[in-house]
Amino acid sequence: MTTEDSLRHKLHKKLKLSTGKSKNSKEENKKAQRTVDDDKFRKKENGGKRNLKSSGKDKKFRRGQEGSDEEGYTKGRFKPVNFDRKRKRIYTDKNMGGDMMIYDNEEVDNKKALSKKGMSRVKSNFVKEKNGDKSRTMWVSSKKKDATSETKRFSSKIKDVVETAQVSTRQRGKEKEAEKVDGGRNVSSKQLTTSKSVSNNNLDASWNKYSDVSLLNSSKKTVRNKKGFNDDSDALDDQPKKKKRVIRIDPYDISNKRLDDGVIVEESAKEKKKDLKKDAEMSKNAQFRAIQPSPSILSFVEDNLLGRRRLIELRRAGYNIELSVPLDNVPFSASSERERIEDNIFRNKLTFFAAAKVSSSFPAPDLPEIAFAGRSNVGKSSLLNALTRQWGVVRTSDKPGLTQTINFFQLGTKLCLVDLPGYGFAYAKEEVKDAWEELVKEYVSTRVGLKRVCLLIDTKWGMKPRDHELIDLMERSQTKYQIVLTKTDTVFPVDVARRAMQIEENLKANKSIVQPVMMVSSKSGAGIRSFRTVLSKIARFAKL
Ligand SMILES: Nc1nc2c(ncn2[C@@H]2O[C@H](COP(=O)(O)OP(=O)(O)OP(=O)(O)O)[C@@H](O)[C@H]2O)c(=O)[nH]1
Ligand SMILES: [Mg+2]
Repeated sequence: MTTEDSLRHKLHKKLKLSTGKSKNSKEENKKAQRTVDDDKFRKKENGGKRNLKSSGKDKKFRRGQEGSDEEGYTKGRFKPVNFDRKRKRIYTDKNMGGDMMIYDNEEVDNKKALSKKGMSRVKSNFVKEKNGDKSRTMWVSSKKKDATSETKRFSSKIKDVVETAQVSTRQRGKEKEAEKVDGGRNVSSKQLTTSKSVSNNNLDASWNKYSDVSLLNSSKKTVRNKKGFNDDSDALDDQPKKKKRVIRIDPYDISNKRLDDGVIVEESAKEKKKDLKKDAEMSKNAQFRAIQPSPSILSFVEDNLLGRRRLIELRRAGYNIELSVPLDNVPFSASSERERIEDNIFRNKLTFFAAAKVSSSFPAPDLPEIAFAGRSNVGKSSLLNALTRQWGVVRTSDKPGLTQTINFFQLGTKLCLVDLPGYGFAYAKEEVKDAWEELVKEYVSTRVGLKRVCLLIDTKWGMKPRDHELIDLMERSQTKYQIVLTKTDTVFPVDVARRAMQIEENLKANKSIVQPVMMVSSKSGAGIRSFRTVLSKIARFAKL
């Protein structure tokens, strides 16, 4: 016989006893019947099984009945269903597979309190309940004599919250919401297990309190989350969709351009210019490659081993490659012969005797002069050293702009060699460079005794506008000049011939130019002897 059946049996017994004893028996019967009906109704509502958990109304009902029922009970009348005379707790009965049972306090001394497992089962049952399965519910008595009013208030709040949550979940059928509420319960159950060590009286109160708080929090969170979610969705829906701004830029309209655009335009213009320059240069290179040097120039280049040559080639030709300027020697010559310079005039000692920054500083023109002009770093000073074989008399440097004055060197008593400052790029201030250029122009155009200007051109780069400027000046002043290609060892022999041919062709209409174009290398010594021969003729026949 179950507890429910025993209670029902007791009720029926009491009803029978009450008939005929009391004067107001009819009323009392009706009252008792109503209570039974209510109880039955509650049972029906909860799936025909005993409701272990009471709602707030049930509790009130019991409390309302308590006094009268107590009175009625003492008078031998009926006792309402689930009337707790003594505290009852929920414990698991191992023998019944861990199902929850209600025991009186006296009976539970040896019973084991709810374990973690049991609590998890409780939790799962609670979830089931929320999802519509009312087969298992739990009600834990909170009727403690020492229970505070605060606890009661919280517990009633819990029930309200749980009820509202249940209603909302049922109505909406959203499982997620239920889980969130369940999450709150889960926390409370955990807290319950942790507070096992606390005394029994405090246990219920604290559990109720924490559970209240947790449930309230969880419900608040749920509501908040719901609100937030809805708000977000609403906000998303309400937000007006941003229209993409389409900026149409007229490529030809410069007024609307931003600074960045301007920069891009400038850059693109620069790139275009560069491309054009490249094209022009490419076409220049193509033109240069198309030059067919004359057989005389080609034979001269080959005879003097001009251009970039392999050492093995020089060796085969009989030159001693261990010497610093090997091609300035007679092939297969002995060591004694190497010191010999063919032209007597260049056997003389080279001596520096004057330097001029201005035309007034020029020395008296006592000797025929041969000047060496050209762009900075073209190799003027080096050529002077190579011609005289007196290294170190004229200072040289790989840094453009070393020679900054007109330097006069006397070669014996017959000839004067003049080293001019270079023009074009140099590590010097623009004003200083302009001064050099003016001085050079004044010298080549006005100098008395100047028999020849050797205009040095870098074989690799050819003639530049400044070179043409000087040529025009010398043409106007009828100064004799001769083109000398320097650094021939840096390019292929055929390109040396091409450059010589190109310059000859370009300047063949000039009147003051002296042909042929000379080709030298101060490093390898190629063409130096030939150039020396040309210059010694000047000295020989020069008349002041
Ligand atoms: N490979 C090679 N380098 C040379 C030749 N002649 C000169 N050089 C180098 O070119 C650089 C410039 O030589 P310089 O004689 O000082 O030239 P510059 O024309 O007097 O220069 P500025 O005095 O500045 O006008 C030096 O590093 C030389 O070694 C040459 O025939 N072949
Ligand atoms: Mg120099």
